[in-house]
Amino acid sequence: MSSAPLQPILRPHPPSSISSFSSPRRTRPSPLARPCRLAAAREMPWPHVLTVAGSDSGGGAGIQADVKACAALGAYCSSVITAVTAQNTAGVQGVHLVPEEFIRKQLNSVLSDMSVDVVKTGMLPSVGIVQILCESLRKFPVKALVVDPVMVSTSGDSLSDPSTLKNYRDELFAMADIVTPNVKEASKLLGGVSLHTVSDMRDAAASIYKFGPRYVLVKGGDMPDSSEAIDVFYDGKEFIELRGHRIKTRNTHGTGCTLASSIAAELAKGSTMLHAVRVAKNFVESALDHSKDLTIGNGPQGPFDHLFRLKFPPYNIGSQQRFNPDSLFLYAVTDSRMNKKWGHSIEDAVKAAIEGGATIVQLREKDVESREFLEAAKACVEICKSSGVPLLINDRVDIALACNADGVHVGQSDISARKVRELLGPGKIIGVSCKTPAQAEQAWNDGADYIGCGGVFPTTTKANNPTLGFEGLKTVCLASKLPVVAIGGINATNAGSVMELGIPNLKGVAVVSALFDREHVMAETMNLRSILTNALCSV
Ligand SMILES: Cc1ncc(COP(=O)(O)OP(=O)(O)O)c(N)n1
Ligand SMILES: Cc1ncsc1CCOP(=O)(O)O
Ligand SMILES: [Mg+2]
Repeated sequence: MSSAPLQPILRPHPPSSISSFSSPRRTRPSPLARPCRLAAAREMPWPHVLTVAGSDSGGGAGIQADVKACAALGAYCSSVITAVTAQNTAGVQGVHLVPEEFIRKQLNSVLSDMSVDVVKTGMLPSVGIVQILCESLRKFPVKALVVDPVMVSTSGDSLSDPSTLKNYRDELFAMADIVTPNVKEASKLLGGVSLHTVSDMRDAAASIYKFGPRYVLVKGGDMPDSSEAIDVFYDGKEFIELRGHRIKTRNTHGTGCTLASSIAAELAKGSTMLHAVRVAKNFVESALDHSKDLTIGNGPQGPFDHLFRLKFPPYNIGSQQRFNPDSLFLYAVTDSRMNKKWGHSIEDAVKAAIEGGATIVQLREKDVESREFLEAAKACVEICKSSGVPLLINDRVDIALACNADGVHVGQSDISARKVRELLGPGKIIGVSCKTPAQAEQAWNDGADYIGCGGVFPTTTKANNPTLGFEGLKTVCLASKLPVVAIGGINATNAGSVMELGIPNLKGVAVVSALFDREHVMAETMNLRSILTNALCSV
């Protein structure tokens, strides 16, 4: 087997990726753009959100919420303060506007010096402030602009001059990547139309889209009489209803600011827009759930705890690198029985698979004691980290947390992906095994990053695993909003035919025995990778 450099993966990134947003000033190289065998120095990106918003003296909303949400999601947050409010859990007692020229000065200070990835706006209380912001963004372009059209506080107090409505719509929305009104704000932006149903929210999203943003999210959290919190996401073509649980609590002050700054943080980390919105919605729901019984202040609406995850040691935000679906290309899944048979340690097997060009690794160790598994997992985390290859753990969330792996893969009879997401946080990769469209839909709703679909071919590696064939695989891929990796009986003879199916969201193959039930793991992996690359080139 020759040791020529491995082919880079040819499949382009998804078209809706953040990298397609306006004028990126910095581009981060994909870890897959260089041969996997080279242990490259890992860059340490610090995703940066600038919030342009008002200060809330009560600490629950505005700048204070934005800084906490970004911190919780692993982004740096700088701030330009547009107004100082005197505010508590009873409402807004006063608003003091920061002079416009001083807002310009703050914007200039931050944008001229720091590499801001995403700007998020909140309270923009005058026409002049909106104009100054637009001028600054033209002078210092950023990757994305998230506009939360704050006009009225949750307590019902006005936070912007009514004359700003027009220049919000005409100037700012045209520059925005996403606008996130709640139903009251959407109604105001559209001249007072009443919104009572999800269908009304769709119409509102389509009307607001016409003002120029790339995406619109109309939030239905304020809609009465529903056990669900339904938001409508619109990209100009398709409406997607995002359903969450409505948490019964008084502590909802700052949810709008938090959602928008969480979207901004995820975009700054490199997520696509839809993924960023889903992570943000899950984050707000979890924060409300964990804070529902907290009490601060005596008024009707209290703040919630953005940093609730710090109460769950050993919570760790992780690598902060967003999941790249292309990493599913050649997915190596280990097996302790096979390693033992060939006298390979888990570490040596993983090293060899990476040397051979595996793009992601899963430790699937069914017969190893927990302590031994954890020690091996820690060593594999280091091996994978130094090669820029993500490492996932099969089934065992405890092991993944303890070794700070990049994620977990679960099946239909394991802990639910929703629970795993809650335990691991937003920065980790979660995969779910799915055999049906309904399971794929559930995985998406639960916040998974990809699905594994199979067995595509008969396998002896997993007992009692029905074979789906190409038809079953195609049906699941077609229904899945998530990227898919095929698994089950895949080897050097049939891997090409899987990739040649040319299914857009089928990103690669996951393989156990064809790599690990072999003496020469590296050579087998190189061979399979070159077969996959050739197959990809031919579609
Ligand atoms: C990538 C990938 N896809 C599917 C599976 C199977 O997971 P599961 O159904 O939980 O079965 P076990 O692997 O736990 O036996 C997988 N592991 N990886
Ligand atoms: C874990 C798993 N899940 C579905 S099939 C399978 C086994 C895949 O192993 P192999 O690649 O040896 O067929
Ligand atoms: Mg499992």
